[in-house]
Amino acid sequence: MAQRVAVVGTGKIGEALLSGMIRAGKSPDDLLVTTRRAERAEDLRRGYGVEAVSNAEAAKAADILILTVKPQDMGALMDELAPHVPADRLVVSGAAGITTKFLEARLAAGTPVVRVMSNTPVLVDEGMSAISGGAHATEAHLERVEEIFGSVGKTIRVPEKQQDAVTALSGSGPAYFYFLVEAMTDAGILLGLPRAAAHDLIVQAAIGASVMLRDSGEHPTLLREAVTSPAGTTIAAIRELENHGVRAALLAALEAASNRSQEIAEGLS
Ligand SMILES: NC(=O)C1=CN([C@@H]2O[C@H](COP(=O)(O)OP(=O)(O)OC[C@H]3O[C@@H](n4cnc5c(N)ncnc54)[C@H](OP(=O)(O)O)[C@@H]3O)[C@@H](O)[C@H]2O)C=CC1
Ligand SMILES: O=C(O)[C@@H]1CCC=N1
Repeated sequence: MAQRVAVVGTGKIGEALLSGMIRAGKSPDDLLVTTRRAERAEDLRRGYGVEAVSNAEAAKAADILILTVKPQDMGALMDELAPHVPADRLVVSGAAGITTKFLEARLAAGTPVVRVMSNTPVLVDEGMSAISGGAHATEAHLERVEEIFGSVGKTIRVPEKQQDAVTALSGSGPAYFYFLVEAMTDAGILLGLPRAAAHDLIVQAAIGASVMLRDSGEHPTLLREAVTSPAGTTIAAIRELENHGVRAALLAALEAASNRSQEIAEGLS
């Protein structure tokens, strides 16, 4: 019999996962969602043909519970949910900074827990999801989680101690690229291009560069060198990037993101 999956706290990431599982062939009859607001539940019912239930009902009815609330809401959610979760359920958390220990401490002894850090490109089936098993998660549990998150992109297994770094890199990563695109679009405006043209030019450059990074098998340094002509335009720009410490800024930025992920965990434990 097909396993029933409940998405608990169906916001942006939860809805992306829900739509991915349906696109991958899972029947809406085998999916449940929970929400905080009735109108959100109604939207999901109408949009995907799934049943919206209470957190307690989801805990009882689903084989796999995927928790996609914000880290700050996880304590309250667990107070409500945990008493209803039988110990044979698989509990999956997609929240930044929430450790498997935090969840295990609130669930019945022996409950399998898996932690996942995903990212918003799950919306276009290009997500990157890093998976770590808790104390009671078996190979079969990890494979089930890989199957679900594999329906919306790539997956990788990492030791849980690396999850703060993963969060800083691929979890938040899309935001850094959007930030760069915003800044480079402004640079196009500064150089006299219309905004729409500047946007289209840099977005297509980003897509082309991303596909080459993924498909060429070349190291990023070689790809960059292929663009950088002697005494040309690119090296003039790169000198300014180095003068302004962009490489150092990225190292500091990702360290700050990783530290913040750790702080969230410490603040909630
Ligand atoms: N956004 C991102 O890029 C990424 C996010 N994450 C993680 O994913 C998680 C979700 O993020 P995101 O989707 O952006 O957040 P959202 O706020 O979009 O989604 C969370 C949803 O949970 C609902 N909710 C909160 N408490 C409860 C409850 N007790 N019962 C039922 N529903 C509840 C919220 O309801 P309401 O609408 O009423 O607030 C909201 O719809 C976070 O933990 C985040 O760390 C991970 C990787 C990337
Ligand atoms: O900003 C955040 O906290 C979440 C986690 C990773 C991406 N967004």
